[in-house]
Amino acid sequence: MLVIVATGLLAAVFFWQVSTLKKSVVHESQILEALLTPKQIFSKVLFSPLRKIPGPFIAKITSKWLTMVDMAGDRTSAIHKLHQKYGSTVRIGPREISYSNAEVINEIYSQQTPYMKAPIYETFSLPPIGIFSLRDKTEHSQRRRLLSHAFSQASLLGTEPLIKDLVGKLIAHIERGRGRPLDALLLFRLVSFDIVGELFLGQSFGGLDLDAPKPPQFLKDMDYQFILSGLEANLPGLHWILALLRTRIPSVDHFLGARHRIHEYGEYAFNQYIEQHGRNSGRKDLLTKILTTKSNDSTTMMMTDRETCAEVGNMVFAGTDTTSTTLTYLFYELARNPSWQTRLRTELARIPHDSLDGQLPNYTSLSDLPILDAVINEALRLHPAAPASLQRVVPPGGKVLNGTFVPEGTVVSAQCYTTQRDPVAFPDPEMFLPSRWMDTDLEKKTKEPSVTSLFMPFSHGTRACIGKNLAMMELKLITASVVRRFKVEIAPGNTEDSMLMKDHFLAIPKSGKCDLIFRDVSDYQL
Ligand code: HEM
Repeated sequence: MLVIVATGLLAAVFFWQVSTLKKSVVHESQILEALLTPKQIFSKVLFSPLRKIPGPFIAKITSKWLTMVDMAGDRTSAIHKLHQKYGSTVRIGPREISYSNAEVINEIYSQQTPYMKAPIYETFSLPPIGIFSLRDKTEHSQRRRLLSHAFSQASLLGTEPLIKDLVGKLIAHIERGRGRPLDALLLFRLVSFDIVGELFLGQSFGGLDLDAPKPPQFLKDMDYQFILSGLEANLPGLHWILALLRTRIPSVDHFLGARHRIHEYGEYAFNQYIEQHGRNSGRKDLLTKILTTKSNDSTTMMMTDRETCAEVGNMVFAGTDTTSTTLTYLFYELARNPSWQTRLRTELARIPHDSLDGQLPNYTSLSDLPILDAVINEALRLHPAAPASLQRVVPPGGKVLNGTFVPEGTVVSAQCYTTQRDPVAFPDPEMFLPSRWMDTDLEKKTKEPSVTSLFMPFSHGTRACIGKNLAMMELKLITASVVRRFKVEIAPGNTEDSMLMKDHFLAIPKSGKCDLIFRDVSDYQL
């Protein structure tokens, strides 16, 4: 009997290990690490070419500590603290280094960079892999060419009526709930989600159509999907056990089914779109732009429908929580800084009446408003929605970075949460100070190369955010429309602590909500 139980236990451990090794992200290095003896660990610390780079001892021998910190949602803040302690170069894993100075940022994230995205990006999506996860330089630049047309300023201007329609629904919601606490994070998630749905699938998800808004299933599935990817990459054994329990426990089955439901919905919505509008309807949304983009050179293959579906899914993911987190923290800071709210409202009151569409300003009227720009920049600086390390791999032959030779294959990165808190480039870095983007002296300073490099909420170079223009359009239209119409204040229970950031690549307040109270602005102030 004992033998049977022992054999069973050994088999379970064996399968656990096999599944860990098979699906692990940093394949070989993790297998080696798991098998290292104390002597080998000792020599790894003493003889590694990275041995002189400062960092916590545990980071020099295992990447698992960072995995655990990451799973707890604390990767970015933990690395930030290490930079505060050790300076601009920190060893955060046996073969991983984080940097925070402009020179290295310019080297890693340049237009001509030979540093490719790290293997972990491949765990973010299922095949066919979309633009965000493509690591091969040629494949990526071909795909980027096919998609970038949809994000041009001219193409985006055509979508303004669709976006404004949804901003109008957001305003109506706030209107109905004014004077009492509203969860701004939920409202901004719903509006950002509906906007990408409208632009990339031809229909909004309808989250703002309900009287009492609640997240649609797709949005919940997106949350599950983030947790699922983390489990698969970092704790494959646990994922394997959940898969075994799937048929017995309906809630586990529902959780694990998220990816399938997202995929199914994407395909269904895409096919319905084609059935309803065809491939060249002239509709002013971005899916039509993508479908009608022609390749200008013979080497670039057009996307198949499956690839287009995958890209649409990418856009829905990449364009929802990034924009909504930025808006949430922006309004949180305006609520905490009423004088900036008043200054912004006064600036917006100068928009001429013929530039208004009902109560909503036209996008072109928002192009030259220094306070609006400064408030948005400062929210992106202090609370970047993608605050985490953007991991890249050192190219063949290795490189010298900050005076130390770094061998090929080492994972290197910078995180904008830290670079945007550089106390020399951004004095009083923890304070919300939009004036740093406005005052004449500072304006000169913000043109300094180091500031331009260190401010990287959308990253830099070839892999910078393709949706930046769309994001800026949404941020401007929503901020201007809401601030013109409502005063905003912090609701009871919303504290500095509840708004502390957790991140799983994208940031979110640790309480998972942000209660704010919106009150009417009387007409004479507009
Ligand atoms: C405030 C809003 C946004 C922020 C802060 C943001 C930030 C970023 C950052 C930092 C990256 C680089 C990621 C990396 O290297 O790992 C990125 C890439 C990307 N973003 Fe955004 N993003 C925002 C909105 C959007 C929107 C609205 C879309 C599209 C609907 C979008 C689509 C993408 C895509 C497809 C990529 C991958 C580009 C490539 O690899 O060529 N983003 N974004």
